[in-house]
Order: sequence, then structure tokens, then C-alpha cells
Amino acid sequence: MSQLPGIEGAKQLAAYTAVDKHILPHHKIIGIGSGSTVPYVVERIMQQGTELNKGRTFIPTGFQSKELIIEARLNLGDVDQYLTIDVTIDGADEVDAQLNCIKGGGACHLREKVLAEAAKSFIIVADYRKNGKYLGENFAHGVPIEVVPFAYAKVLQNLRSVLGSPNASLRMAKAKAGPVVTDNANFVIDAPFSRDLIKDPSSLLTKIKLLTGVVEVGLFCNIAQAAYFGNQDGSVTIKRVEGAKVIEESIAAS
Ligand SMILES: O=C(CO)[C@H](O)[C@H](O)COP(=O)(O)O
Repeated sequence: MSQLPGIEGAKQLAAYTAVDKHILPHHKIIGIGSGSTVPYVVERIMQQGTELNKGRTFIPTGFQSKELIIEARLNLGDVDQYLTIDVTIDGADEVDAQLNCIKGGGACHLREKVLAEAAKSFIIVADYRKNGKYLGENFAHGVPIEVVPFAYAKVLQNLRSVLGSPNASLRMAKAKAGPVVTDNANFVIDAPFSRDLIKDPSSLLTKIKLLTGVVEVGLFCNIAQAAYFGNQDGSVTIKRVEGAKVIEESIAAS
């Protein structure tokens, strides 16, 4: 299905397959996530045709996806107008066996979580590198935590000395002197945790969220209904919730 080589091909494959399965003609309000996989989601949605898309509204998770929606000439909305979204499709930095995710590599996880929770179905698209058994297995940068700027030093201290993340650090900008500033004018801390501390991500999420000054945590627990991973051989691995279980299946390369 994908004509692109390597990792880009894997991202495109995941995105195209997820759109084909989850963005159906009757879906009118659609959440668009952030990152480098999501442009392929928008590409595939556009391939569904102008006629279908003119009756739809697309809600972005941040500046990047807003630009994608505008450039594609799709109808733009916001989550304060549409409290219920039919489907949100987004990327992830890592997904575990239970479909818990680390998100926020692009510092958009506050809006991403609002749109994920507002959606009747929240679907992840990623390349094979993000498909793990437990969180922190491959993604070593840590859990992204959005904080209000004036509280960042205190949150850092608490993460290091109370919650057991000695290497927690303020995310610094690459082409600007100073910290990364989110779309909500906040800072981001990246907090790596040992396997022992992250093995119950819901409990860790609660502890981090209770620190005063924390706005949102990039741990998405029990929110995703399915994750699509494009593989190097052109196949797609799908993990999806069925009842109380997560089922894993594969679509062979076409
Ligand atoms: O959470 C995110 C942004 O905050 C992204 O969805 C995540 O970083 C994955 O991005 P990519 O598709 O580039 O791997």
C-alpha cells in the first residue's frame, strides 16, 4: 500500500490502514493528532474525496495539525464547539501490550489527551519502533509532563526526590535559547522512570498529576481502542481492545 521506503513507509502504512478501518462515511467530527505520522492520516482522509470531507469538521491537537487541516482545505473546528468527537487518530512515542501510551514527544499531549478522551474511538498510528511490551522499553527520553512555567523548578525537585526520577529535566528548545514552550504557553519536563516505577502506568500517572504545577502528563492509560503499527516488511500489526482483553493481529503486506 505504501510507496515510501523505510520508516516513512511504515508510518504511511499504519496511517492509511487506520484511516481505511476507522474513518467511515458517517463520521463527521474527526480529531487530528500531532507528529510525523499524522500527515499521512490527513493524506488518506483527503483521498476519501471532497464530497465526503465537505460535510466533516476536523479538530486539531495543536499548531501543527491545525496547519495540516488548513493546508488540506478541510473544515476546521475546536473541541469547545464539539464536545464529542467521532474518531481521533494520533501518533505515539511508545505503546505497551495493554495499549497504554507515552505521548508528548512533540509537546502536544495536553490537547492530545483532551481530544483522545472526547473521542468515541481513539486510534494510534505508528511505525514498528513504537510497538513495545512495556513503557520505557525503547523510549528512553522519559514521560513528558506539561507544567506551568513558574512551578517548573518545584515540580522538577519533586519528580527527582519524591517520585524517583533523578534524571528528570526541563526540555530545552533546539533553535532557540531556553525551554520548549507548548501551544498553551507552558514548559515540558521529561522524566525517565525505572521499569519498576512505570510498570503500573495508571498509578504513576496519578502520582505525577497530583504534583502542584503539573498541567498534564504524557501517559495515556486505558484510552486507546486500537493501535496500528507499520512494519518493515509491509505488514501491519494491530493491537485492539476486545472486551477486557487486547488482541494482537496482523495484516500481511499487499
Ligand atoms: O505525542 C506526540 C506529540 O506530542 C506525537 O504523537 C508523538 O511524539 C509521535 O510522533 P511521531 O508520529 O512523529 O513518531
